[in-house]
Amino acid sequence: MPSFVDLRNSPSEIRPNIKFEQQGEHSDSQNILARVAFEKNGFAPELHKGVPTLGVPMTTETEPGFQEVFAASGPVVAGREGNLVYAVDGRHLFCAVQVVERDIYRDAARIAYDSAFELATRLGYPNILRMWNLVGGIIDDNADGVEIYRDFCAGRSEAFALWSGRILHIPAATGIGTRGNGVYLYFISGRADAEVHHLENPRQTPAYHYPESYGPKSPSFARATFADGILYISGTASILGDETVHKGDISGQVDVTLENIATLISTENLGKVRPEGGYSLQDLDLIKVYVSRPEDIPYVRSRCKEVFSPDARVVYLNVDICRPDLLVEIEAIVQ
Ligand SMILES: C=C(O[C@@H]1C=C(C(=O)O)C=C[C@H]1O)C(=O)O
Repeated sequence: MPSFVDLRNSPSEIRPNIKFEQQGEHSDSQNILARVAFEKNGFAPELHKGVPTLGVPMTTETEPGFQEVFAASGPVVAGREGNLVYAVDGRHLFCAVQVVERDIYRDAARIAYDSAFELATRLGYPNILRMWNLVGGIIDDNADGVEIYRDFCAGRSEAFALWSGRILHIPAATGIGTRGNGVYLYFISGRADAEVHHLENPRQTPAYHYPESYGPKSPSFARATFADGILYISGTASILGDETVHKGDISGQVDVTLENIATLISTENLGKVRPEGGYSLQDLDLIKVYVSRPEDIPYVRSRCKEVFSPDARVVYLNVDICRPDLLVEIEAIVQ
């Protein structure tokens, strides 16, 4: 199952699930389901010593690279089918695919998801838990003058529609810019009988109900997924209802983003599916903070230091966010 460990901060702690590792550190590959290297240049998904590995162009010289490591909970079988690289461990599937740079993404995004969903259902892991969509040039226009994020969302939405009923639900996700080109997407999914709950946020319109003014097909994601005791919090930004609030104001956007997460994980909301109740911001871990203007990073970092636990593993990435008016976005896991 996924977890993150940042060996920069806690060298002795390697829990199961997802971890953050410093670039160059390598866990015993026997226990690894997959690795995502956050680095300057990126590389296509491949099997590296039998482990699905991809490089995503997300860091700069000023932020050190790190790896997101998905630990396995059983013996791993890994493989490659066409453009897909994947691994299963009896409980989870990890799958990654790259869509290389092109004029228009809609068809290629649909095909990439379609083939990934076909694999997931065939292997018996149709319960998608968490997806990451890293979209180069996310707020630039494609060859038709359509914003690349909207272009991508249209293809993704078509794939979910095609697989409706077989891919069980729309999960937590992140859709974010990169410092490179093309789209990298990866996800983890569970067995059909896994206990999985997808959550919405009472302060926000469900993304799949966003009005058409945000694009021809609305984004396909839930605000959080709670599965096997792990809470996956989607990329969350300064959006109330469907509208960006505090345009141009980093301090206001950080406040609303944190309030949105606090409400999402509160006992009132998460407690509907988690008998023990909710969480607070102090419980968040494996936090990725996306900041679109580099000059805002010191401020955002200082705010995050105040609100998150000193033990939380946090990384900061200077990339574009899916709307030009969003300055900050935060995702996290509680496990
Ligand atoms: C910030 C938002 O959306 C972003 C885009 C997502 C996607 O398209 O998968 C998921 C979460 C966020 O990364 C939002 O609409 O609130």
